[in-house]
Amino acid sequence: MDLKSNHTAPVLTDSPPISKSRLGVHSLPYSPPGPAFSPGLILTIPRKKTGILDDVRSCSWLDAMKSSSPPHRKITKGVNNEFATSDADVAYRSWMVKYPSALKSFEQITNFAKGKRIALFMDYDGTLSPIVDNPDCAFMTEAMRAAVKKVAKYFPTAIISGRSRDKVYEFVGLTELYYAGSHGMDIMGPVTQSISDDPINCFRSTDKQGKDVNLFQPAAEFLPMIDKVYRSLVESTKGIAGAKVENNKFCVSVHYRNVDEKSWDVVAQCVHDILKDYPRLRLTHGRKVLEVRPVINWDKGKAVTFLLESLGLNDCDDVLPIYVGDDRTDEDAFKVLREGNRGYGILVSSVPKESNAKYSLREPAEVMEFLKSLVSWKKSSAL
Ligand SMILES: O=P(O)(O)OC[C@H]1O[C@H](O[C@H]2O[C@H](CO)[C@@H](O)[C@H](O)[C@H]2O)[C@H](O)[C@@H](O)[C@@H]1O
Repeated sequence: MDLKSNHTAPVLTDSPPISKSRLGVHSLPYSPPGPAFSPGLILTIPRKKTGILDDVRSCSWLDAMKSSSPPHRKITKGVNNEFATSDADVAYRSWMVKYPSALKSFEQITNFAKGKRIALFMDYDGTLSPIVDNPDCAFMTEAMRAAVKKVAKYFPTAIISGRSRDKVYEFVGLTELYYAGSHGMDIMGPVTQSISDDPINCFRSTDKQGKDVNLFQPAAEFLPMIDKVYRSLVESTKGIAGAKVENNKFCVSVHYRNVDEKSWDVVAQCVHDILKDYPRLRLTHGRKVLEVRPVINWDKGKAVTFLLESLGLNDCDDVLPIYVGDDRTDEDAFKVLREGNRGYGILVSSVPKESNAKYSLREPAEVMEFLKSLVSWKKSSAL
């Protein structure tokens, strides 16, 4: 990717408002254009006459909300204390033929990695920490922290999260790795001249240890808008029991995990009513969360490419990037690796899901095993 041209002027995707009829509620007039942005960041906003966002074109918001995080699978035991084979187990096992376990395929992965430098990218929620009801309590275990710390000692490692960068750093607390927040719209990476010459979005800063870093924030101009939308969403959802709005700096999460399913349409309506006035914002779906973000052509996939370039590892035949993630937003990163035929995506999921990943892991505990295996392999191959 030509970062000079691409990250200076991310190209807009479409951002039309969502038709309320898709929500089964009253219909909306077409929204007026939002505030103007400086040239360079925002280009044109192609609008679809349907007035339906990309993500909801093929299915309604509510369907997407219902399917956004399948219930945890219960492992059932039979009378003899043996694991009973349920339909779900059979389905999962046949799904694993297409997405084999990265642990069981470890030798295959490391055979391919021989003579290559692995660069590791990981998502946070659902990958390094288990999914919990309260997003403020998504702590990683000490064992996981130790595993991440160790792996980062041997391989360049970055966490790319939907959370704000500060928040994810607060959870992880390790200085050995790189962090990207807001789905890659807030990257703190090493200082590199080749990517430092975008005066609008990329600037020099210092990290918490006083080390020089590059900050890349392609959606910087959206900050006041996101803040305003955050405050409006807090206000409009305050009457919905269980709803929670999280400010992720360049995007906003509206959680409905703890909202009675009967009220999910009310949550969707609140988000919709606000989004209609902001055509430069769009909606994506996460795990029981609606995510409002700028309509710039930037995602976790672009963040991976950006970080590889920052680390001097892009376009190198001897680099093997591996991305581990559990969410729909991680698919952008899986896709970049798959399409460039350059590395592996590993999907963390305990239920079958279509994915651009090549391998799978069932849960964060398996992610930890995988990280430990990478370290042992690296140590033994250095002997
Ligand atoms: O890219 P990620 O690091 O995976 O962040 C995606 C979202 O993760 C968080 O929400 C999810 O995890 C919560 C804690 O387990 C859970 O309660 C919620 O239902 C999940 O959607 C985070 O709170 C969001 O802001 C992130 O966008």
